[in-house]
Amino acid sequence: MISVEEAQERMLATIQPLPAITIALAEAAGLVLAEDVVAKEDLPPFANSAMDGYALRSVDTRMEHGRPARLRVIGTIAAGYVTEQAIEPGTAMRIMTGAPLPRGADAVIQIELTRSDPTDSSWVEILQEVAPGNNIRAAGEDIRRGQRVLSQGSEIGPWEIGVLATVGQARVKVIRRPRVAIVSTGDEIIDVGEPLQPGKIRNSNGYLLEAAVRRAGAEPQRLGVARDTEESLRQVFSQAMQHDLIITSGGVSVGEFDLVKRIMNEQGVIDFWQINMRPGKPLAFGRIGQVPLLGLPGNPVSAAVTFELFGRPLIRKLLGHRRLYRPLVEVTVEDGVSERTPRRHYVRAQVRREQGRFVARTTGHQGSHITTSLLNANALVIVPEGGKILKPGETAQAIMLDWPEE
Ligand SMILES: Nc1nc2c(c(=O)[nH]1)N[C@H]1C(S)=C(S)[C@@H](COP(=O)(O)OP(=O)(O)OC[C@H]3O[C@@H](n4cnc5c(N)ncnc54)[C@H](O)[C@@H]3O)O[C@H]1N2
Ligand code: MOO
Repeated sequence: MISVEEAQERMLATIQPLPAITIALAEAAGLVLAEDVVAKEDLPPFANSAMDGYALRSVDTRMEHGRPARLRVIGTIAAGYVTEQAIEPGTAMRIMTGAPLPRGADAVIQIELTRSDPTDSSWVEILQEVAPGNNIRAAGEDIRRGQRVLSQGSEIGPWEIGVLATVGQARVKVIRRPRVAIVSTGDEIIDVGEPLQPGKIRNSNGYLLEAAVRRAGAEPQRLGVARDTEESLRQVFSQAMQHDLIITSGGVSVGEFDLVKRIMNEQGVIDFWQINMRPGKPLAFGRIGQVPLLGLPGNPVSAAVTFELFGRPLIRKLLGHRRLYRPLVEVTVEDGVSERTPRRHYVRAQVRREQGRFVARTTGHQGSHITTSLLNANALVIVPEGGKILKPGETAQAIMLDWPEE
């Protein structure tokens, strides 16, 4: 049995990011940029007003003997329009936020610092002196033409989308989403809509993994359930090989009908099998043909936990992300962990912040068939290998499952 870290490293060493494609900007959220983006224009593209007010010459705002300057108003500039008129000494123009500054003006005074007559718009009094540049947003103040605004490898979130739109990047080059085949195995597995029959159990893993794969940023395709025969598995795998990654659940332990490994050996390779962890010991990783295959154990909790520790980082590497793992924090275990296992134990828990520290409460029975132990769990508390138990009040490391990767 190898350690979780060794297994993760060996797995990721075989994985390269997928090729880049060019897609519409609106589709790019959540993906990784595959090129540097360089601005072709200044932003703002032109000097403009930061306020609704009057464009004027700052020298014209000087007061004489404490009396406000009075300027002739020669027009109005709305945002979106350019005026041919220029500001001459003793004149001003009404200007709106975002409107281009007229020639001759070197400042804007906001409307609140002026006085005018509602019935006569031909003049305005300036109640405060202003300096050159007042309320003017200079061209290129945000972005300079030729400047690299985003680098290859950046994760594209809403804010990056905004900057890409600003610089006119209607299409962007990104690492494409992996297509992931999800295969459930086992004669006992029936679909979710079917009534239970003797000896059967509903396919929870297929649906759980589909949702988890989508949340990791990939495109899942649930290929249904392979029967516990080599023919059935071969048939499903021939379809699965059209994908970038195959994730199976079940059939990787030591039982007579645990055939996934047999087919991996026949049609590809097994890189490793069996990890020093609980749940999830029988995890297998390798390839069918050239397609990586992650063989998760069948027990639902084992499948869920091993997906988080292996499937998600694998998908993130295919997507070109550099940050692959969820963060660890130190937690105080409120209720303790009494089950002993020589393997490293990942205990489902709910972690909350209390008086500046993190406190973990386990989500109940930790058997790998107890699907409800996943509900409300936002963390996996790590109990080190070697049969250690955690007493209430002891500290441990926890993986935060809903914090962004680092
Ligand atoms: N002699 C041994 N037996 C077992 C060992 C072992 O080391 N020696 N390991 C146990 C551990 S740990 C696990 S985990 C399981 C994993 O076995 P498999 O990956 O081969 O999974 P299956 O045997 O096919 O199924 C296990 C369990 O999970 C249920 N299952 C399977 N698929 C689904 C699904 N899609 N949805 C819901 N539930 C599913 C299945 O009915 C079984 O109850 O092996 C132990 N045995
Ligand atoms: O590894 Mo199994 O997943 O302990 O139940």
